[in-house]
Amino acid sequence: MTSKWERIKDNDGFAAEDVRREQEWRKRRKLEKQKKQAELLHKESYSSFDVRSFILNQSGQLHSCDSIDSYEVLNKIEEGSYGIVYRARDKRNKNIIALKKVKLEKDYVEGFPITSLREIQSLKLVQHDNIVKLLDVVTGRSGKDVYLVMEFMEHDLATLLKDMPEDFLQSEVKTLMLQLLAAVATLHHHWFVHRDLKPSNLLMNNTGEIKIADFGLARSLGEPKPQLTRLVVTLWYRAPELLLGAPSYGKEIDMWSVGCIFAELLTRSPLFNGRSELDQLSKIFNFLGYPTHESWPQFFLLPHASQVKQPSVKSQHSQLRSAFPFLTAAGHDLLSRLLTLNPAHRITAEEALQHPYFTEAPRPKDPRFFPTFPSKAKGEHRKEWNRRSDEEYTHTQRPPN
Ligand SMILES: Nc1ncnc2c1ncn2[C@@H]1O[C@H](COP(=O)(O)OP(=O)(O)OP(=O)(O)O)[C@@H](O)[C@H]1O
Repeated sequence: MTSKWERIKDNDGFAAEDVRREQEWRKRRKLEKQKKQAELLHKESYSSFDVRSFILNQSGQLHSCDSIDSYEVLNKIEEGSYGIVYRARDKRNKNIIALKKVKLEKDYVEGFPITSLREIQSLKLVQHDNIVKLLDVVTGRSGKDVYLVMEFMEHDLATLLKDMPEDFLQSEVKTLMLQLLAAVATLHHHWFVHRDLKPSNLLMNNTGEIKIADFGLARSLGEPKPQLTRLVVTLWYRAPELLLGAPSYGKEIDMWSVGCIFAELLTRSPLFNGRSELDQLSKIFNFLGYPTHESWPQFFLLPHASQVKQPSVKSQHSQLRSAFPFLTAAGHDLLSRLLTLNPAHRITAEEALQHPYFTEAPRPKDPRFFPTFPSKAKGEHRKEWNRRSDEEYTHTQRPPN
């Protein structure tokens, strides 16, 4: 006969063993699910079964997996490489949203692009005020087409920079940069690299908010380290280590792109507009100077280093100061830390957010006081717009009428 005390001990022991087994089983199941998802993300083409199971798995936290019939298309915004983007209205609540139709190679069964699966996965996993929100993933009437439903943004920065009659004010550039850096810091904190940061992938609304979009190339840098392809990032925003054929790379490539975007926000023209990889490299080295054994020892070991012509003696030094004469010393410092050739010395998003450039005058402008611009996405035409200078803004601190 076992005593009451011994029975309780037994029961406790039994319960604890049960809990431990259940926890182990759950852990194993989670790992298996993650492994399947990872395998799926490494495949280059997908069967309809893959896509359906992926979307169903991924849409767990999304609002539904509805059909396109819930939306009324208003106009086409843009046709990109991976999809057509429309402005549309949600018939149920009248909200304006953006619909991105995923471009399929031939037909659904032949393959669903990896970029779209990555976009769905990244947008679901990393959420931030300055990252465009994925609201839903829906299928077309035939069940073959797939659409990403996203919050609608009036502008993309590439169109805005092209159409604006005058440059952004320093205070506005600071606000935009702070938002961009905050989003990139969050991405990097979650071990994601965007890999295609450029003005056309930065969306802006009429209240001065910017959000990063187009996560088709985004990748997780989790363990085990995936084999990363070099053919990422639009040429003009591509970091030198990628252009030089570095076998591995990391978050630093996004920071180089942020540096190019910072320069473009200041001048409204791209900083390095190369026509080929070699041309891009020579533009970079002509402007920033050629790496030395001290500044970037690994440079000389990179596959394409020997193909790059060393610039003339005259351009051995950085031309950052002369190209941006209106920028303060702090502004130059931030720009040169972002555009540091050696990725190991490039500033991180977290560090950049703390840079003194953002606390010196003129202070970043409250996004609510940004001017409004005519929206290409809404089919509006370019028209005159007014806003206050940094001096006026500092004096009044009130929104323009
Ligand atoms: N949520 C949105 N709201 C408003 N416009 C958007 C939205 N998402 C995308 N766009 C518009 O569509 C364009 C293309 O979108 P996106 O970059 O996601 O597509 P893509 O096919 O991946 O393009 P790319 O050819 O640049 O890789 C953007 O530059 C922007 O003008």
